[in-house]
Amino acid sequence: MKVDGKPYRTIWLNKDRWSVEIIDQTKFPHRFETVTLRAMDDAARAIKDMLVRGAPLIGATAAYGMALQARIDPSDEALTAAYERLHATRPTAINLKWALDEMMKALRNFPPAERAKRAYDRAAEICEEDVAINQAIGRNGLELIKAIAAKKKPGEPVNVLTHCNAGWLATVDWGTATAPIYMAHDGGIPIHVWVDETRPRNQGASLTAWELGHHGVKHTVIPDNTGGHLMQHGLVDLCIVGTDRTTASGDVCNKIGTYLKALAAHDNGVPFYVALPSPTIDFTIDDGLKQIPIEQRSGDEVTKLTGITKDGRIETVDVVAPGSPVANYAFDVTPAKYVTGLITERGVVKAEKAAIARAFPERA
Ligand SMILES: CSC[C@@H](O)[C@@H](O)C(=O)COP(=O)(O)O
Repeated sequence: MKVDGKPYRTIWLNKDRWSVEIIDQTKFPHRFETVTLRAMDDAARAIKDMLVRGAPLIGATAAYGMALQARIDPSDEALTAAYERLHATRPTAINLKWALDEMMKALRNFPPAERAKRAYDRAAEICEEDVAINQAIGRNGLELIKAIAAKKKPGEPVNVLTHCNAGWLATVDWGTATAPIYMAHDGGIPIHVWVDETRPRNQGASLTAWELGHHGVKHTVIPDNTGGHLMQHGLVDLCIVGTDRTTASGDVCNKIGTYLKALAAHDNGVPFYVALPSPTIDFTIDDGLKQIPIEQRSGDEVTKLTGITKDGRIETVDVVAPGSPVANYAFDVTPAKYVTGLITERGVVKAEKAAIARAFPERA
């Protein structure tokens, strides 16, 4: 997508054809800075410290992490250690394991001397595939938005609610939840997005709002607890969120708070869609509540807030009563029964085992 008129992706190979550039997402929304990854460990730290985040981008960064390792030491031992190190960075998004497995599959049967080139080629393919998948998700989700727009008065916007950031910053490009939104906007359909701020890290307020604003999409940032009220008053036509891991039976794990939005949507008859690329489906599990590991993060994310002062200084302040214990669960699980449909690269699929298996027979 474009930033101030210049096309960007979230991750790319530098002119030297080996070092990898990423956008440092911890600096948003106040600064646009990029960081160079020169070794596997740089990639692991970028994922762990959330310079990159969002399930597909975590996978793409891990893929390049393996390529950086293969360039320095392509031995079986070094690649296995790199796999373990990268895999341990974040537990919930399954795209991480998917991308690492893809890299191992691509490298395993080749002599060490050929592995670096193959690794860079496969990492680049994973990025290209992600872009193509998100465009397909966009086209499929666009049909849902068009159907709602067709019932509106001329000029009346379709109101979409989204949670966290499943936008282009969470993927290589386009985003999952945002791809249909960008396509609707670009196609002249009036659209307005309610952006959940998404405490504690504020991915909605700092990332989704930033990217929608730069693309000219009308949006309003709302405190996380507002969605239910808006739905009760007919101000949300549909919800579209992303996911970090979806089970073979359609349970959806996404940023903490997604479940509450799904409950509110269910109670108010608002369609609740989840946009996802197939690498986010974990075909090895069926029960999202019991089987998906939920990342627990530092309490500092809850007790502190970072922002910019009037004179341009970035400052962090405490917002919780000193000494109070805090809990910081990063994700929750929305059971399949609350999901209206999964917007995938192969169409809108029912959130149930047989339908998912029919759509992706080669993986089920
Ligand atoms: C297309 S991104 C889907 C999800 O990864 C996204 O909704 C999300 O929850 C991101 O969480 P984050 O903790 O910022 O990595």
